Amino acid sequence: MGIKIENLGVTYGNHRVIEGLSLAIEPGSFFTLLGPSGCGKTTLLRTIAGFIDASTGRILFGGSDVTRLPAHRRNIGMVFQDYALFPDKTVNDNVAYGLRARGEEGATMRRKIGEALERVGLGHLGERHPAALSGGQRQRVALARALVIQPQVLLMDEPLSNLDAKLRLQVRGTITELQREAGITTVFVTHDQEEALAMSDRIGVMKSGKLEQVGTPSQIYRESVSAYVADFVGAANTIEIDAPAGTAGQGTASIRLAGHAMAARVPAPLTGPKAMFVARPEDISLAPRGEGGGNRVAGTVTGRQYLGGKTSYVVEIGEGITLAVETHGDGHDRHVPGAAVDLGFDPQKTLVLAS
Ligand SMILES: Nc1ncnc2c1ncn2[C@@H]1O[C@H](COP(=O)(O)OP(=O)(O)OP(=O)(O)O)[C@@H](O)[C@H]1O
Repeated sequence: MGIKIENLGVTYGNHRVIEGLSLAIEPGSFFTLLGPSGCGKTTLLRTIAGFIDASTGRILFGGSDVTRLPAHRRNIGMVFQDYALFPDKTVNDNVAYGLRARGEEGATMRRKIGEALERVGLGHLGERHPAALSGGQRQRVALARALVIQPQVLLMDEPLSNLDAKLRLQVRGTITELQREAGITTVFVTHDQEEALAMSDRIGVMKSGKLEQVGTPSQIYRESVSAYVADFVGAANTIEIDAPAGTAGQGTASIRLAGHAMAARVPAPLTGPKAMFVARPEDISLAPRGEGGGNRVAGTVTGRQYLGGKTSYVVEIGEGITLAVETHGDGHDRHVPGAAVDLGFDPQKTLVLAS
C-alpha cells in the first residue's frame, strides 16, 4: 500500500515545523527520512502515524485519505528508539497487545505470537520480561509486536540508535529481511547516513521541515542536488566559488579553485553569483607533482592518517584552501606530509551546485 503526502504542514503552537511537503512512497518499498537533529523527521513520521495533527494538506494510504483518522484506525505498526515495551508484561504479552486490541484470543493468537517471535529469532524467550533481555532482543520484540498485526504501513523512529555497533548491524539485517519478506511499505527515520544508504529503496533528505532531495541511495550520493545533501550523505569537500559564466543550462564548466583553472560538472542551472564546488575525498586522485594527468591542481600534503585499507590526506592548494583526499589500493599511503603533489579531478564527479 503506497503512501502519498500532499502539501503537508505541521505546526507546534505558532512554530511551523513542516511546510508544504509532498511525497509519494511506493507500495512495499523501504523509504528513509534522513537529516540532522531538529529538521522535522520525527514530526513527519508521527504525523504519518496519526499522533500529530496536520495543520494543512493530506495524507493518503493506498488512495484513502487518512488525514483525520486517529492513529489506532490507520493500521500501522510502530517501532521506537527506546523500544517502548511494557516492562511488567512478558514478551508474549507484549507481542499480544495489538492482537488483543483487535479482539483476537486463544490458539490463533498464540500461534501468531509464536510465529512473530520465531521470525525475529526469539521463539524461545516468550516467557521472559523485557528487563531480562539485551537491547537488541528488546528491539526484536518491538519489531515482532509491530509486525504481528500485519499493518499496512510500518513506521520506525531511529530503531537502531540505542544499540551498540555490532548489534546495530544485526538488527539492521533483521529489519531489512523482514521488511522484504512481508513486502510492507516502511518509513524509517534516521540521522545515520550509512544506515540510510544501506537499507533504503529511496531516501528523502530533510532540511528545516522540507525535503531537500528524494532519490535512490546512489542518486542521493552521486547526484546530490546541493552541497547540504552531499555533505550530509558521506564526506564531501564543499567550497564556495564564483559561479562560472555561461551555465544557464547544464553541462561542464570551467571554474577557478584557489586560482587554479579546472573543469567540473554543473548538473543543474545555477542562480546567483556564487556556487558551491563539491568533490568527494575518494573521487580525487593523488600523484607526485608533475605526474598527475589532466584536470589537475597543484598542492602540498599537510596531513596524513593511515587507516589500514585507506589513507586520508589533507592537501593545501593555496589561498588557505585545504581538501580532504582519500586513497585506496597499493601504496595508498606513500605521500608524506610536506610532499608536492598533483590532485586529479574527474570532471564528471566534480560538481558545481547552487549555494
Ligand atoms: N512537542 C513539541 N513542541 C514544540 N516544538 C517541538 C515539539 N516537538 C518537536 N519540536 C520542534 O520541532 C522541530 C523538529 O523536531 P523533530 O523532533 O521532528 O526533529 P528530528 O529531525 O526528528 O530531530 P531528532 O533527530 O533530534 O529527533 C525542532 O525544532 C523541535 O525543537
